[in-house]
Amino acid sequence: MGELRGRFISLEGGEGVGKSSNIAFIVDWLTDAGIPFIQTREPGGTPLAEEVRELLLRPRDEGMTELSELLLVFAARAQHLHTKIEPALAAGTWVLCDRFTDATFAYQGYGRGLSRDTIEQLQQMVQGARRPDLTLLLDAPVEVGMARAGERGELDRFEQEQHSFFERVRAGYLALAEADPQRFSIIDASQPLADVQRDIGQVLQRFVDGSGASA
Ligand SMILES: Nc1ncnc2c1ncn2[C@@H]1O[C@H](COP(=O)(O)OP(=O)(O)OP(=O)(O)O)[C@@H](O)[C@H]1O
Ligand SMILES: Cc1cn([C@H]2C[C@H](O)[C@@H](COP(=O)(O)O)O2)c(=O)[nH]c1=O
Repeated sequence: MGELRGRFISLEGGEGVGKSSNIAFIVDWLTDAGIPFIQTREPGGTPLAEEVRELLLRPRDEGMTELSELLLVFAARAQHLHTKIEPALAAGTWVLCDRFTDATFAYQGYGRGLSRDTIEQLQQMVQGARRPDLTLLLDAPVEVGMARAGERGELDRFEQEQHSFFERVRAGYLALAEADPQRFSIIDASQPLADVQRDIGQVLQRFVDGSGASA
């Protein structure tokens, strides 16, 4: 009999690269494959963590310090991980998460300039050894993502950042992926959506085949 352990898939990328569009595709793919899963997101995923998300994303006159931002991100993650993600994985349910801690290294680390060591200390405290089993990184030039995100209208606190911030975030994501090629798959998100989804489908099929789950 196969091992009862859910797999943890995260989806990452800069603003407007198409995470929402492709999450919908992955949801359909996992459903068609007959894999039991939950779909969730960070920051957020539980009522309390969604309140923290709102604090993080809402533009405000009072500046938020980098450390306050980092601690809020991990406060939301602690709640999300312990009340939703871990119980699902323990029950054999797969977890599909729109962003996880790679976003913290990319945004609060590369973007805001907080040290890797500081982030790793919180990562250890909140997550222990928990990491996604597969991370799909949607990568596109910053201009492409911002043009797509801009079409949505009002910008949140992160989307209001300077172009250089998003260049650092993108470079950070690519550095993280390069350092852990076993876990990351980089998807060229500047392609037409159908091609992006073809590539994601191929990665998922390889992952499922290697996981011993049927699909
Ligand atoms: N590969 C693509 N080619 C062209 N347009 C795309 C592509 N992917 C997404 N889009 C369009 O770009 C816009 C932003 O996409 P989407 O909302 O999926 O991005 P996102 O990264 O999930 O942003 P957020 O997480 O903030 O919602 C949407 O209008 C979507 O239809
Ligand atoms: C998990 C996480 C997220 N962020 C930022 C990145 C985005 O700007 C927003 C989330 O919005 P989206 O709908 O996913 O685009 O939050 C962050 O800075 N650090 C994190 O750890």
